[in-house]
Formats: sequence, C-alpha cells, structure tokens
Amino acid sequence: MSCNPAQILILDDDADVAYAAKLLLRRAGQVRTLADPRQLARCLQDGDPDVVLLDFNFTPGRTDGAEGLRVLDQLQALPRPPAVIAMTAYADVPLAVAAMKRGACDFITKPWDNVRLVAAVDGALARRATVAPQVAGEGLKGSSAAMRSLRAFIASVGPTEANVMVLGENGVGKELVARAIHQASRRAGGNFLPVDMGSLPEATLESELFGHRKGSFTDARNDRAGRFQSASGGTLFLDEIGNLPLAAQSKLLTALERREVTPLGADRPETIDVRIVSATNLDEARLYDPAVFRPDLLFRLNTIVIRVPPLRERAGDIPELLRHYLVHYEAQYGKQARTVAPAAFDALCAHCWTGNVRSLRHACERAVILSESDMYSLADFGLHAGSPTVPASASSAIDARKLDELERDAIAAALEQVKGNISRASSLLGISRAALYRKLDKHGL
Ligand SMILES: Nc1ncnc2c1ncn2[C@@H]1O[C@H](COP(=O)(O)OP(=O)(O)OP(=O)(O)O)[C@@H](O)[C@H]1O
Repeated sequence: MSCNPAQILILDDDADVAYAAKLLLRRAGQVRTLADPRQLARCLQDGDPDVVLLDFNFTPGRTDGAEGLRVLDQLQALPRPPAVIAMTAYADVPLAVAAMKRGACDFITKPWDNVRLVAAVDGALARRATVAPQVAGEGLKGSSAAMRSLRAFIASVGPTEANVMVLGENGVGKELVARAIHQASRRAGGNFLPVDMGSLPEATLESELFGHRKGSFTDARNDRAGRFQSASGGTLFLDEIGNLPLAAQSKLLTALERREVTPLGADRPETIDVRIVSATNLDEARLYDPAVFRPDLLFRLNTIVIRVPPLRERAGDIPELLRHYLVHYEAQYGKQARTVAPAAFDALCAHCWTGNVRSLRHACERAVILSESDMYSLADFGLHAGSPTVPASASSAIDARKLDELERDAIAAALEQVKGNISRASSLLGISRAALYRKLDKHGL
C-alpha cells in the first residue's frame, strides 16, 4: 500500500474559503490551493491530485457553474482522474445533478459543515482507491493468443484517425480497449472523454452532446459547451451506443457526416475535431438490424471493428487476472499475500464468468476482504462447487446457443441465490442493473 500522503487540491477563487478548507483538511493529506482554473494545467505538472474540491463559479457575477463543469471535464479526462467534490455557494440542485452526471462523486454547499466536508473528502479518497485502478490505464492484462492479437491490433489502428467500434459482452474490457486506442493515437495528449449514451436523457441529448447558447431553453442561463467541443483534439468514447434511440441516432449521424455541430440556439455550426471510438454489448445480429440501429450511422462508426472476446473464450488469461487483482486488493486493503487453494484455483479457471473480467475483479476483491484462512477458498470468491463452468474441451468452440443457455442458467442461479433482488443479482454477476434487465428480457426470465 502506498505511504504517500493523499494529494488534495482546492480550486476556489475566494482566498478565505480556500484557506479555511486547507486548514480543515491538512490532516487528510497534502493540500494545495488554486484560485484560477486557467492555471490548472500548470498546477497538474506538480502531480495529479487524488481529490479535488471544485468551486463552480470563478468569474464575479457568474452563477451558472459552467466554468466548474468545464474544469470537471478536464479533470475527468486525466489518465488518473481525481475524485471531485463539487462546491457551490448556491444550493443549486440541477447543477449538482449535472456535476454528478459528469463524474463528480459528491456535492457540498457553502458555507459547509466541517464534519460533512471532512467526511466527503474521506469518502472521496476511499472511492478513488476503488475506482482509480479501473481508469488508470493499468493496461490490458492477459497473454492469451486472443489478448496478444488484440494488443497488436490496437497498436496498428491506434495511430490512424479511423473511427473504431468495440464490440463485446459486459465487463470484457471495452473501455480499457478504447483508452488504449486513445493512448496509442496522436491525440494521446488530448482528452479521452467517455459518454454513456445509454444514460443521456433524450430530452437533453442534443444540448449534452452539442452544447447550447444562453436562452435557447428555459434553464439555459449561459452558453455551455457540449461533449463534442470538450473532447476537441482528443477522443470521444461513445459507450453503450447500441442503446441510443433511433431519433437521436439521426442527430449523431448528421454531426459525424458534416463534421460539425450546431449548439442549441446557435445560428452557426462549429467544426468538430474528435476521433470517435464507440462500444456496445449488443449482439451483432441486433446491431445490424435497421429497426435497432441505422445502417448509415453504423457505417460511420465502424470503419474498424474490434471484437473483445468473453473471458470464457480466453480462459488462459484467468490465472494472470486472478494474480493481478488479488495482489492489487491485498495491497489496497493492507492484507497479507495469500495463495489460492489448488481445488479453488481449478474451479476459478473453469468458471464461466458471465460478467467477464469485471465479475472476476469483484470476486477477487471479495476474497481479499473476506478470507480468514491462509489460502483463498472457492467460497471466499462467492462461488460454490457446481457454479456454471465452461467445459474444458469446448471453451473456444462453444456455440451461441450453448452460451445463451449458460448465461440464462447463471442469471437464474444468481436470482435464486439473492431471492430475486435485482441490485444484488447484478452485482453478483458483475453487470449493471440495466444490463441485467436487458438480459432478463432477452431470456424471458
Ligand atoms: N484485460 C484486462 N486486464 C485488466 N483488467 C481488465 C481487463 N479487462 C477488463 N478489466 C477490468 O474489468 C472491469 C470492466 O472493464 P470495462 O469497463 O473496460 O468493460 P466494458 O466491456 O466496457 O464493460 P461494460 O460493457 O459493462 O461497460 C474494469 O474494472 C477493468 O479494469
């Protein structure tokens, strides 16, 4: 575990406020303050912060929070994004919602309650300890033939400007692949901006993606840049693109065809300079169904297609991933290094990992936290003898019907285990609640 003190950055133009927060938080870590967000890039040269307390208005008279949202986007695009706590003197719920949607982990109104602020920073540090490794560009682990050719493919398509579509089940590592493409590109110095297309509300989609001008709708109190503008010079990662409604698909298509976007309320379009990497877990039959996804948009997005195989088809990666995440969590939780009991190891390698690497990762975290003996047992990983496994002889030749059955069985078993609780079942399977609902629908469960 690292012994370095946590790095805390307070971004506030009010010197008194910044000083008071600095005094309060000095026990939590090393605290720096910055009054002008334009100096952020220079400040980051002294090292990336773990937590940022971010004021949302820097220019006197401004109360719309746009300056803070811009800084938030900048911070989110760092290779190791800090946990951001949004602070504003105006208890403004829509702004809080916008900040949380863009990745802030908490929200504080000024004047703050000291206990609440310290708790928020402690919580943010704890959250970062869990979240940072997912986004830290730790790299894709695994040396199976499939992973080796995936890396080689990324190295060859990364430096091109081609739009890339990454396909694969939940938790296979599509976002890691997208980040690796960005890092291998000439845009690596620019932003990598992920957007969850599945969670953008249809009503605000245009404004979120393309921005808006002050007064263009009731709540548009100031000009705001969209994601296309924020990612300018970098890579825009359109995640869950398969969930985009058809009406929204046509707006996205127009932007990509013209390579320009018109912010809501603007009378002139703006040229865009982004590379698009998109991802979906839709199976290809559905993706190529014009009733689900516009073929002309698909054509724009999938110049290059990267298929990330599910973990059960590259079981050779499992030992390395187990080692990697067990060591990682042992260090994170300050636990002694342990080995996996041989029978448990065999069972873990034969397990079908419906939720792919994400569920393996969660299982390792669980084992590190719960294990009380010298060796990890299967139960420590939340598995039991008889958990769905991949037949050894068929791991790569398994057919789609069989995979469907395995998936259905795993979901049914998980639901039974947690007595139908969707949240607990999704976390057990290592997939999001939305993904679980889609799969329940698909399997008629
Ligand atoms: N090859 C890998 N090596 C190390 N960690 C991995 C690998 N693949 C995935 N992971 C980890 O598994 C988790 C899920 O990865 P990621 O979010 O990239 O998957 P995804 O395919 O985008 O999932 P979803 O479709 O659910 O959004 C992350 O914690 C990631 O760090």
